[in-house]
This record gives sequence, C-alpha cells and structure tokens, in this order.
Amino acid sequence: MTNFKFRPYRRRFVRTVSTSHGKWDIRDGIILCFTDESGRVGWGEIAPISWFGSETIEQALDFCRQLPAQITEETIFSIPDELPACQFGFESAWEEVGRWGDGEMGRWGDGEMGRWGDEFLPSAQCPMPNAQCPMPNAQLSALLPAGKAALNQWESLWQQGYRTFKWKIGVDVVANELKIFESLIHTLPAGCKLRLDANGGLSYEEANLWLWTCDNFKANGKQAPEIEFIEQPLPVEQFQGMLELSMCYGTAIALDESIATLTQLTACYQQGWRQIFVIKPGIIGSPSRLRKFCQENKIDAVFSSVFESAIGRVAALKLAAELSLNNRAVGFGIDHFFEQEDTWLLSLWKNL
Ligand SMILES: O=C(O)CCC(=O)c1ccccc1C(=O)O
Ligand SMILES: [Mg+2]
Repeated sequence: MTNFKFRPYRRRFVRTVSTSHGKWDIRDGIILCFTDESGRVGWGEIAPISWFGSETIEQALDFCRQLPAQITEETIFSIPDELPACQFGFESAWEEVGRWGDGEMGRWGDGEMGRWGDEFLPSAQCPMPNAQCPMPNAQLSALLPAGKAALNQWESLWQQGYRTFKWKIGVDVVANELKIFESLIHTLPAGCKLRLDANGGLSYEEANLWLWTCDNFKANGKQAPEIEFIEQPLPVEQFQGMLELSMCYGTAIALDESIATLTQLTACYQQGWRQIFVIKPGIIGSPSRLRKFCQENKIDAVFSSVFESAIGRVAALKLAAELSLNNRAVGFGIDHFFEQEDTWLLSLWKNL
C-alpha cells in the first residue's frame, strides 16, 4: 500500500522541436509521488507522446484522477497496455520507493520529508539531475535542430563534449536536406558519429536515396563522421519495406516509432527485426517487462529521451545502464531544448 499523489505540469521548449510529424512546443506531463507507511518516498513521471503511439496526456490524467489516494502493487502492475507512459511512471516510482532500506527516505527527502505545495514539497533542494546521474556528454547523443540550423549548432555541442549527433530529416524536401547533409558531413570533425532520424517521413524511394548516399559517403573513404544509422525511415505501417531496406544497404536502420510500446517491440522482433531498436523507456510501458524482454532477446538497443524531466530521466537512464549492450550513446542530449532544469524544477515545486 502506498500513498499516491500526482501533479500535472507544462513546460515550454526554448526552441521548437521540428520533426516530420510537425512542430512541438510544449511538453505536458505528470509528476507522481508515492509515500509508503514508513515515510519512504518515490517519484515518477508520466510523459506521453500521443503522436508517437502512447496515450494522450488527457487519458493519463483521467487514469490518475480515478485512482484512490492509497494504491497497491496490484493496481500498479495491472495498468492496461493502452496506457504505456502510465505503466512506466507508476512502476518506476514504485521501484524507487522499494529501493530504500528502512529508515532511509530516498534521494529526494534527505531524511526529512518536506512538503509539496501545501501537502508535500521536498525540503531538500530540487533534484539535481547532473549530480544524481553524472554521465559524460561523450556518452550522450545530442539532438541537432532540423534544417540548416544544425550547421550552426553542432559546434557548441561539440565544445560541450558531445561526439554523437542526431539530425532530423524528412522535415523539408529531400533535395534541400541532401544539400545541408553534404555541408554537415564535411564540417563535422573526425571522431564523431551522426544519426539521421526521418520519423517515418520518407517514401520508399527517398529512403533508398538516403541509404545510398550514406553508403556512398562511406565507400568514398570518408571516415568522419561515421553515419551510425538512419532512424525510422518509413511510416510504421511499412515494416516490410524497412526490413527489405535493412538487408540492402551497409548503413544500418533503427526502428523507433515502430517499436514505441512493448506490444509493438515484441511484434517487430517476432517478425524478424534484428538491427537497431530505439527504446524510449518513458513511453514503452512496464520497466520490468522491458527488462525481461531485453535480457531474453539481447537486442541492439539505443535508449532515447521523450523530453521528460529529471525525474523520468533518472528512471530511464537507470534502465539504459542496465540494458545497453553495445555501448551506443543514449539519446538524452536534449538539455538545450529547455531552460535550465534546476530553475524549472524549483518553480515547479514552488507553484504546486
Ligand atoms: O533520441 C534522441 O536522440 C533524442 C530524442 C528524440 O529524438 C525524440 C524525442 C521525442 C520524441 C521523438 C524523438 C525521436 O527520436 O523521434
Ligand atoms: Mg526517432
């Protein structure tokens, strides 16, 4: 049995996230707080992306609202598969409560449970993500802005230590993007990797053109940057097309939208996908079932952010650390899309 509270939040990106699905300016999410009988605290976060295949924020809120103030393990482990972001948020908060020994209050409370709003607010400072999970930027992939803005942004990210970059394609017409791509690969220094993310926005012909261009770049003996993979070239419905493409080119393909939830991940694996899997823990569903799947099948996984706050990120990165096999950079280099996080968390606590 645990005491359960939730609070919705809204955060505006400092720069628009442009993908082939359109523009995204605001992240709506929900923070969960569990407190057990002995006062141990666990935090969780629900950060859905409905255009990606998860529930909507309204569905997640409706689910939270119909729950009683005290919930059991049974409730947490029977959240329906239609609410994958809720499964992640509730289960990770639950795991966090269980992690602390008797008498310990967890990483947020510092032994003294503060109050949030009028009810409970962590009295200790806000969770400091970097202090909580120190991870060198070299192990993260930094998300570049779409279009030619990428040409101006990579350098400051490089200076911050990032060595893997992801650039969105399928946003503009292919001829324009190919031109920018040419400039980008000729300016990126040796020792870095580039991921191209089409978000399902290419036609079969365009996908062939991109894969051919990447293969050619490599064949011409160019060593920098290494094109690590093309992510989700075709729409989710065209799984067979992507399977074919994955066998025709040297450049690898990573599935993302196609495997947004555990149900989809299982289906694609069963249908023979063995290249790269982009796992977004924040929307995939139950962490314990994800663990089981990854351990049983030894998939080549790349972990990726859903623009969650430090609370969801800590839980997601914990899974990434447990389940990454090939040391691929995790797609959490997205801080430059937000105002400084501690400031945001502080104001979140204060305004509750
Ligand atoms: O994976 C990354 O490197 C950054 C995160 C990212 O690109 C992303 C974030 C939110 C929603 C969709 C996507 C995506 O990979 O398409
Ligand atoms: Mg993607």
